[in-house]
Amino acid sequence: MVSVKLALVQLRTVKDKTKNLERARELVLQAASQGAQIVLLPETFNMTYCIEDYEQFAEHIDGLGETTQALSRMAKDAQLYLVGGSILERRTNADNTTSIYNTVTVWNPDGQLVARQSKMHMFAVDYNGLYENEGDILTAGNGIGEFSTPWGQFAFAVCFDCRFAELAMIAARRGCVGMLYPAAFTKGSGELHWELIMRARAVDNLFFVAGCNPAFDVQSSYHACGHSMVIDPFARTVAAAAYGEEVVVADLDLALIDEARRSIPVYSQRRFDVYPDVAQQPTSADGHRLIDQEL
Ligand SMILES: O=C(O)CCC(=O)C(=O)O
Repeated sequence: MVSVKLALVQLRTVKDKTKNLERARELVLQAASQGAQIVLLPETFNMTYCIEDYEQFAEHIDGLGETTQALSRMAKDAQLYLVGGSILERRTNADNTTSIYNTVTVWNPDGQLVARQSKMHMFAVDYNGLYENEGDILTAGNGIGEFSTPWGQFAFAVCFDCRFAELAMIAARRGCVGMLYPAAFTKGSGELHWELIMRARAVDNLFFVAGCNPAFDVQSSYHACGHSMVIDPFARTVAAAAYGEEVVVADLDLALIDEARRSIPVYSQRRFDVYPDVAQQPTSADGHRLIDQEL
């Protein structure tokens, strides 16, 4: 049996970057002591998700900023693959202006950056008293992230991206064993859709899906929904957190992917003679292929 231990660190984030980095480090090391080989942190894990704070928390990744240095050390000290949640990344453009992206970085056990990709779909919401549009401040990425491990290829995308079924389907058809989502899903829309989406992406593709949110904190200006979870290829919940700060560790039995695809063979019955295969080298208007990596 090929299996890998995945941990989700459902961090209780605060408005202090240094405190978030210290706490994340403690919990990543705790996950390692529980046998984790891959760890997933939440979206914007070094701050409390809040559009007004994006400018202040943004940092450069090239040349390593405070957060990426800390992530590199965490991965190395814990000796595991670290999907370092996302951070607000400031990039300098050719004309010397800067843009901000919501970017995931992935680190190997040597502390090297092995993948990096920015959120593709800008969260725009007007629901349950929450109104915001990330597109007012952020620039969107143009691809799905992927990284290799000794246990298989994993793909990743950020929070709202999980609503777009195409990304997970492309990843699955490219041979990934699972899709990982650093997220900061809102409590309101999370109660409606979080679990449904995580399980839907798994059942669509008969592979593993995991999503990691910050803890719900009643004192925070932003109410994240907690309930980070790992779903298996049969769409069963392997492990799930409650609302509070928690480290969830799950064993991914990778043989379940073939078993699910044999048992319920939608994967091989697709009618690409009738409708198109979304994984066939999709190309955006500017000629960028979805599978191109930022790193
Ligand atoms: O899709 C949703 O309902 C929540 C998404 C979200 O919170 C985000 O993208 O940060």
